[in-house]
Amino acid sequence: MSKLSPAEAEIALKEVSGWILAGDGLSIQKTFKFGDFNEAFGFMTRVALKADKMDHHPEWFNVYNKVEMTLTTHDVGGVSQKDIKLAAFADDAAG
Ligand SMILES: C[C@H](O)[C@H](O)[C@H]1CNC2=NC(N)=NC(=O)C2=N1
Repeated sequence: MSKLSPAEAEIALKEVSGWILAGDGLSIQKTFKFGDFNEAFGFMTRVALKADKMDHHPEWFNVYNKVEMTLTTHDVGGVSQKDIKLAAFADDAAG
């Protein structure tokens, strides 16, 4: 897995929906909004199971129906295709 430059990350982000590159270019971020906590936590559960299988875990923050998610790849010290792959899964899991 190689590190994507900010320019490469911006191109890769066209494959997903609503994700932005962090200001430092080292992670991608999205805020998901749901109808209620039950929906938000169901989403988090689906993503958690996938993340653990991928050995690629999100940094996230949940309040009620909102989930802020940050993805980065520690091994490369920035964004990799693994982040894009989990971001695409999260988009699908959000429905
Ligand atoms: C030691 C362990 O395999 C690593 O720290 C894994 C675990 N989860 C991870 N999660 C994320 N988001 N990025 C990683 O590079 C990563 N690496």
